Parts: sequence; C-alpha cells; structure tokens
Amino acid sequence: MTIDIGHIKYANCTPIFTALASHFDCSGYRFVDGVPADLNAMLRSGEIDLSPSSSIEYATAHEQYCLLPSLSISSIGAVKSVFLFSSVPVEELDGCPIGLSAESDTSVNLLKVLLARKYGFSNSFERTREPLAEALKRFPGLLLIGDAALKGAASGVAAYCYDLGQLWYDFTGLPFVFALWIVRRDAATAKHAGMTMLARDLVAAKELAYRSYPEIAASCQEREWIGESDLVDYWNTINYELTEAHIEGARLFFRHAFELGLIPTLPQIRFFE
Ligand SMILES: C=C(O[C@@H]1C=C(C(=O)O)C=C[C@H]1O)C(=O)O
Repeated sequence: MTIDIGHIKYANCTPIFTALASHFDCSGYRFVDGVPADLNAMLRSGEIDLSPSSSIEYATAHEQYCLLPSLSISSIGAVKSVFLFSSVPVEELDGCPIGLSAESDTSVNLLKVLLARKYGFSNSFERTREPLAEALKRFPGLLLIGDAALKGAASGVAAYCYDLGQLWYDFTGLPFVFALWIVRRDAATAKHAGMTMLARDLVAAKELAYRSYPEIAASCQEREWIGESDLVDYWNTINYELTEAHIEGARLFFRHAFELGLIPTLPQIRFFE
C-alpha cells in the first residue's frame, strides 16, 4: 500500500528527504511537493497521508491527526528563514496593515501572537503573493517564510528584518515549533506497518543527515542560490528535534493562539504508536 508523503519544497527539508532517499527503501512512497499551506490542505482532505506540516494545522484539526515522535522543524532562538520584513522599526507597526505569506499557516499566527502579546499591538492582516520589494510598497510589514525569506534577508531590500524564532525565544525562553510531522489517524490505522517503518527510518535519516550536511549541500540544487557554507550554517541553526521543551513551546503557542481566537480548541498532543 503506497504511503503518500508531503514534501515541503524548502531548503529546510532537504537534509532529511535526501538522507531518506539515499539510505532507505522508498519504493512504497509517493512524494507530493508543495508549500506548507497547500500541504496542510491536502493533509486535511486526505490527499496525502502525512507531511511535515504547519504545527498550527495539527492544533486546528487535532482530532484527525497524530504526530511522529522525535521530529520537527523548530528553532531555539534564530531560525534564519521566518522574517518580518519592515520599512520601519517593529515598535512603530501598531495599527499598520501587515502582509502575510500565502505559503504559511504557523508563522502567520506566530506573528499575530507576537504583535498582540509581546508588543500589545492591534493590526490588520492580508495574505499576499507579491514579492518582497512590491509588497513593502503596500504594507509597512511583511511576513515571509522558507526560501523566499532566506532570499529576502540576503537581498537587503527591507530596512528592518526580524527573525520570528528569535522574537519568540526572547519573549518566552522556549523553542518554537514551526512544523510537526503530522499523520492522518485513518492512514495510521490503514497503513500501520508501512507507517511504523517510515517513522523509524525518518528518525534514522535525521541522524544520518546531521552527520552529512556538507555532502548534502555539495549535491543539492539550493547551493546554486544560497551557497554550500550558508546552507550548512542554516541547517545547523534550524532545529529538527522534538523534546519536552519543544512540546512546552508548542503548547504555549497554542494557548496564545486559542486565547486570541486563532484556533478553536486546545489540542491534546498525541503520537503515532
Ligand atoms: C522554519 C520554517 O518552518 C516552516 C514554517 C511553516 C509555517 O509557517 O506554516 C511550515 C513549515 C515549515 O517549513 C520555514 O519554512 O522557514
């Protein structure tokens, strides 16, 4: 039985997917490329069985999902690929319209939590697909994630860049979990043996990836626009673990999101077993 796996087409997912494909039997998998917001929708509708997906997607529809243990896309401090770009200092953004990446679900809610709770601001928000320079003509602040955020930070187009992983850490002292490996419960039951093997292989792939960042960087496509040493530096900055501290950070984010009316209920954290 084929397992349909979402694949976020960002540099942050390259190490684990490369290690999985090069060391483990993937003949039973179909990989579906997409940006997080699209993969979240495919996961919700059952088009795919599991995916590294926005942590807020888990919280929003947790009755349908469980989580693979020991895996996430997180930060403990800076993340380097989730930025609020702005034309003015963040302290001057109260009341301003803020542009939001159409690709993200977690980070848009993280920004809402930070602006409301860390700064005490009241903002309006609008999704946009405009590139950074154009968007900043309409919005004094713009959130980008993934490769677009890495490129935006390197471009120097924005007067100010705020790393949301760092803002969260300064606010809470906790890790921030951007993505979790979310499994549909119906697929976990129907494809249990394959899912058990995949859960084990992904953790092993993560450990293998940690030991081979320079080799993975030397042969991946992203090196053409970011460069090998910056890629290795990025992968060493992002955190792929899921410890008790990560879960505490995720629970705190979900609590803020719930209190602000961004998610309907407070989710239970339930793992695949
Ligand atoms: C750190 C990142 O984490 C991501 C952010 C996500 C979101 O905001 O919904 C979802 C998946 C991750 O790819 C990033 O993309 O830069």
